Amino acid sequence: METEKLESTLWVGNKRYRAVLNGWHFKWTEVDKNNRDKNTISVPVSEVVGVEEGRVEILPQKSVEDTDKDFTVFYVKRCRSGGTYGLLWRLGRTQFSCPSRVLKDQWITNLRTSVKTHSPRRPHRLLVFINPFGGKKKGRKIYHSLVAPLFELAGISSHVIVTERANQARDHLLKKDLIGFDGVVCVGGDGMFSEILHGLIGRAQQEAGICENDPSVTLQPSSLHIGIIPAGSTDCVCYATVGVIDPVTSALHIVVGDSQPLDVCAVHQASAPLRYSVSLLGYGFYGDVLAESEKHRWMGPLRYDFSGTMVYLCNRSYAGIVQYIPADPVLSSPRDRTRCLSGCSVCSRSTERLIHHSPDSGSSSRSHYSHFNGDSADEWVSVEGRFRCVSLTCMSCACPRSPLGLSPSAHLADGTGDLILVWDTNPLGFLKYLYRHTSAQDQFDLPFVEVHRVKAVRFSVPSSKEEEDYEETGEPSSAISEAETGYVESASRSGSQMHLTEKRSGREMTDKQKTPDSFLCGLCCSKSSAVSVWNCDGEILPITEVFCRIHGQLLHLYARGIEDQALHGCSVENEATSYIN
Ligand SMILES: Nc1ncnc2c1ncn2[C@@H]1O[C@H](COP(=O)(O)OP(=O)(O)OP(=O)(O)O)[C@@H](O)[C@H]1O
Repeated sequence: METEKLESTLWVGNKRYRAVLNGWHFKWTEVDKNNRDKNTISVPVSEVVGVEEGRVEILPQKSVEDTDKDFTVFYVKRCRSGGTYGLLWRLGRTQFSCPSRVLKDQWITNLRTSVKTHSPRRPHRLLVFINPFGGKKKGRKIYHSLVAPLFELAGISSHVIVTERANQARDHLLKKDLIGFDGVVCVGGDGMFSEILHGLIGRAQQEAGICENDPSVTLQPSSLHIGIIPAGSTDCVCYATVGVIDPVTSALHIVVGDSQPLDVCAVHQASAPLRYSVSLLGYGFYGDVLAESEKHRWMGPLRYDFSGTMVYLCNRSYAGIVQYIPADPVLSSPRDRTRCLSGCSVCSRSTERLIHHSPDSGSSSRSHYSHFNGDSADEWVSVEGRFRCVSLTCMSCACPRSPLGLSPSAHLADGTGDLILVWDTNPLGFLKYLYRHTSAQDQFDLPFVEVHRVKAVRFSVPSSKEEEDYEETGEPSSAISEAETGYVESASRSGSQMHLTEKRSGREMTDKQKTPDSFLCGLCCSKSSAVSVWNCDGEILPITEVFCRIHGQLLHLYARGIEDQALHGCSVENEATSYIN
């Protein structure tokens, strides 16, 4: 399809403009002004949402004034969003008048052709799931008043399902005919997104004849994109991939067919079904907070603050053995102070590497197979001790409360996760760690915290014999670390030793503070458990032993990562209109 260039005089109101369409960009410059640069508006055609005949208005309500010589162009306009990291997208609208009807038709045809040519990945048909009970229960209203008009303008047809029960969306995606759909839209929070993620990944494995429960196989990516319209009480995945929690911004990313690959962590458990995680998999503090918050659902979103405080006061730590396969440190590091932003070079380079190691390449499948079955034992590192929390994140986990997130330099699509080990420490130290998530201070620059970029993780609980040995000697039992796991290397041993030394001093401190700790614990928990649970993207996994493997770029979202405000500084306006109540 050939894109025709076009240039002519057009009018916007009573001002005269020189308009130019050069394939990739549509620009219009006010003719009678001296400073042309300042009076030029330039829109990439890939960000043109629609071109309509006449004088048209879409939001907040549709109106059309049918005139012979006018046409309206809708496009993406960026605005600053007070307090958040990313940029808001709004629907820009300009109504042009032409000297003749023929010229108007030519502009409409050429603009539409350019959009098709330069923005070929736009969806045409979408399957939309709305959770009517997510967040403030505004999912339906958000979709029908803010999102549907944009889809209609862009010529996208959608099949809408308002869910009537939990897991309906997942079951639909696993069993029903999905032919003809380009993507799935999730109107809800992180829990609803997780349902859709499980449905789509499960479906892709079914169709490829892959047994997803086998940790050694490389999973097949889903061919359907996911769009997230935030309408939950926690919308962390949306925030970490778009930079703002805003339905109009997310809808516009869907309309222009943005594509953001996403790593997924497969969490294998011995006696329970496989789970997938894209944001936080956390044991200890984050598991306890989720378990506690479930008891207080009636409080709404406030339950997380309340439960966080209660669990903090309980001052618990848990024994564990953590084993991990480090990622290549040459490619990136969780402490390199970079941010994964739109167009991230680390993720782009990873695309080639991950595609090269695709499931169809027999040799790479076998090499993965040997890693995960322990044949290639030398790559595993093992540490053991008591932890406040053990967290594995596949993204920064940024949210409005913690704008840089749990692991600020984590990447969305580099095939790795960040393993954060917070060793047992005194209550004040742990508070400092938690507080640093809300500020720009480095939360890893603390003696009891370490972070590793990894490809896979195993977590297990030492047997009671090992725990007893540990209590007596302050050292891990060599019987466990070598004979039972078979993976321990000298490098890991030194890491483990280092922390055990620190841990001993930490424990002495805890013992000295026994009275106030027990007092606090007595206030908020009747009995303290020897093990915690896992928090898997906001779902409780009531088990302790897990094997986790990161699958690079297993999913694609209609998003483009967080846009760098500095790059778009000159074209950004302050938010003028808010459509969201
Ligand atoms: N119609 C429904 N009735 C009850 N539960 C539903 C329904 N549809 C979806 N769900 C479930 O509700 C859970 C929470 O949904 P969602 O994430 O949209 O909202 P939320 O307010 O952010 O909740 P949370 O903070 O608990 O994740 C999801 O796990 C989803 O499976």
